[in-house]
Amino acid sequence: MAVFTPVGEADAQALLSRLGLGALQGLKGIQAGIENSNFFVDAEGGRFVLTVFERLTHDQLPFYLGLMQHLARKGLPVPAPAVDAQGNTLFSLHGKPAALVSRLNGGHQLAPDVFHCEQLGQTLARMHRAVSDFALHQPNLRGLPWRQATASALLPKLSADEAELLRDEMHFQLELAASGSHQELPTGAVHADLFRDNAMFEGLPGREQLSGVFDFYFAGVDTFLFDLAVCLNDWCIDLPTGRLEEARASALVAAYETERPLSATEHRLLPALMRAAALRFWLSRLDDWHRPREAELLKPHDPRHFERVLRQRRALAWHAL
Ligand SMILES: Nc1ncnc2c1ncn2[C@@H]1O[C@H](COP(=O)(O)OP(=O)(O)OP(=O)(O)O)[C@@H](O)[C@H]1O
Ligand SMILES: N[C@@H](CCO)C(=O)O
Repeated sequence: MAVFTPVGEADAQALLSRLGLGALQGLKGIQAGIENSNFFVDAEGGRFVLTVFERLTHDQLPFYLGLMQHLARKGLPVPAPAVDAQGNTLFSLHGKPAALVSRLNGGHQLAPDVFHCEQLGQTLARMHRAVSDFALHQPNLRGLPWRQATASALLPKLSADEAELLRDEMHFQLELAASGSHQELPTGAVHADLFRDNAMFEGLPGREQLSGVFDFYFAGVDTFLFDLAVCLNDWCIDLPTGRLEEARASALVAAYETERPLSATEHRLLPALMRAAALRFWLSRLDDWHRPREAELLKPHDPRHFERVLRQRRALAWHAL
């Protein structure tokens, strides 16, 4: 279960009253997710999701909530944070930061086909275009400095095979980041964790429409290409092997390019960025596996999945920087 902080009806009602959203009609803890405590909140004023943030701080959250607000105002299908009379979107519950955002309709598409990948690709590119005038800045907190620190802490705990892979990939990624080509990649505020379980689809089977994307709490300023690579590594692979499925991958990229064509450098660096994206999630999963939080009641995600994805991407990627 993923309710680390219990929230009662009185807590929820107090927040709804502050936000002018009327009487509470339903409150239910959400089991999915491993980062935060989440609740479905139904009220006179609409259907919402209440999140109590377990690891993120009051300082970090304005960026995430501001990004969701910015994208929602531009018509992108993302949860819109509820705002009080003073313009606040960030509140406190039991001493922890909390926010209420609109609830998306639909459900996850956990076995996406070409049709779903096209919709995701197009929406991702629209998100990338929409942040050109987003004023807040926060780096990707799972970027290179975090990867280096996490790799150093993990290395003594890994098998010889894992350690060799990690050392070699870190070396490659440091070279990549220092290269002139990488430095010319366009950047902006990106989602950075847009896996298939962070999107909703609704409609009849075979004709589902993307109803929205959510969970912006790993967002940060990074290259748009990294964001695209995260999606390709999750939406367009054969899950058991980590192999990239050509039809879904090319459909996702082609749909992306209808909204935001990639430059020649972006095309060239995409395989290397898919390695970066695989490394980022291999590291976070290894970190959760070897250093679980005390209150963690869940089985952490399997790190070996992203080790397989990384090995697959390394077999594909060429090294020209
Ligand atoms: N705005 C939303 N609209 C509809 N459902 C949502 C929304 N936000 C969250 N959910 C539901 O709550 C579940 C848990 O949310 P989420 O995936 O963000 O968990 P988390 O613990 O915050 O993060 P993580 O995915 O990183 O573990 C989702 O799978 C989804 O079903
Ligand atoms: N998407 C991450 C979980 C954190 O959101 C993973 O699959 O490892």
